[in-house]
Amino acid sequence: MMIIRPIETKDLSDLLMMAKNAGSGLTTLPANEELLLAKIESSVNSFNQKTEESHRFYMFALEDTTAGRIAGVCGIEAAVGLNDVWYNYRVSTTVNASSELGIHKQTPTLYLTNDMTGCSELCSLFLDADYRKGNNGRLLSKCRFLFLAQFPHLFHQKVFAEMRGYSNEEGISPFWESLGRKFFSLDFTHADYLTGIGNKSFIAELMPKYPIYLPFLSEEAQETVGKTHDNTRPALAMLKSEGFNFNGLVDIFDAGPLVEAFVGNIRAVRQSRLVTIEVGTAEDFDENDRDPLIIANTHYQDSRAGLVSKQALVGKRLLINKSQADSLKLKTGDQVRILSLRESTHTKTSTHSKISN
Ligand SMILES: NC(=[NH2+])NCCC[C@H](N)C(=O)O
Repeated sequence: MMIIRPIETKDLSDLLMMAKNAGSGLTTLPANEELLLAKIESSVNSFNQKTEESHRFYMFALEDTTAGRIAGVCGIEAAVGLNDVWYNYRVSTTVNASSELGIHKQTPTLYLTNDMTGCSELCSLFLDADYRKGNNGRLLSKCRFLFLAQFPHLFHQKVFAEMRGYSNEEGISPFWESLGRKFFSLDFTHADYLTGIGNKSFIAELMPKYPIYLPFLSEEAQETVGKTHDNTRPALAMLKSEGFNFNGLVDIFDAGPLVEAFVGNIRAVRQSRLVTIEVGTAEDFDENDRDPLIIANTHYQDSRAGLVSKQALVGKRLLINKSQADSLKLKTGDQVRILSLRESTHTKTSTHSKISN
């Protein structure tokens, strides 16, 4: 059975293996044992309520209970930029106009901002290649919305996700080559890794201080502003279908887009609802069922989520069997939050405000 639960210290070796397989570009999951352990501990302390609410970091693991290993992780940072500084570029417009000469010039301009300070971040999503099938990806990504829906007071009203930016087949980010490299004299992967291990003071020290007129960058770099990496497209499509939108902010290193939503507007949050558990004789979940319900218990420390068949829902009662109840830490009479894994109201929005000179 595939279940979602808070990550534990015993998951370190599985997590390290996954981080190594992920390669570069996943800033929040660097393949560094000490750092991954620190992340796990930070999450464990958060779920144990040993950390102040705004400093909490929640990491959920997707566990294959049959294989006895974790197959993926995802995280929520309660608030970014409160211990250190959170950076983005805002894609703004500079206008120069001369009525005398009849010239009106709009120049896209990047401004360094800390605008997301205090907001909650969806981060660290990674699913092992062997498990990229069936319902796993959606379960892993969407379980976070049920947690947000259950505990909105622990998060900022605005949540966001930074999408990995464009890089070509050789792994080169044209935006980094045209801008970052000139100031940092580092490869993108190295700079990205340094951010991931929490060493961000070099950004303040080396980042260019003045706004950047976009036409001063290479054409290739200009084209990648607000563009995601090919591998990140499915994740972006999912977030858009949940109501996330591009807000004009991009990553300072690779210009990947940032998408945001108000918690109360997220489809999964709005459509999730509470029903009551009844433990009895029910069939185990069929992994081939493509249209299941995600169910999450309403516990904080013992948070669990998994999938059940839609047939399990009878009015306001959800019928599950003993083994499902045990793995989801549920008993008859408990409330659970449910959500259809697949229904979605597609909002057609672009990640890309048009950038032209
Ligand atoms: N791709 C990157 N590592 N970008 C660096 C900045 C990342 C993030 N916005 C922060 O301020 O920590």
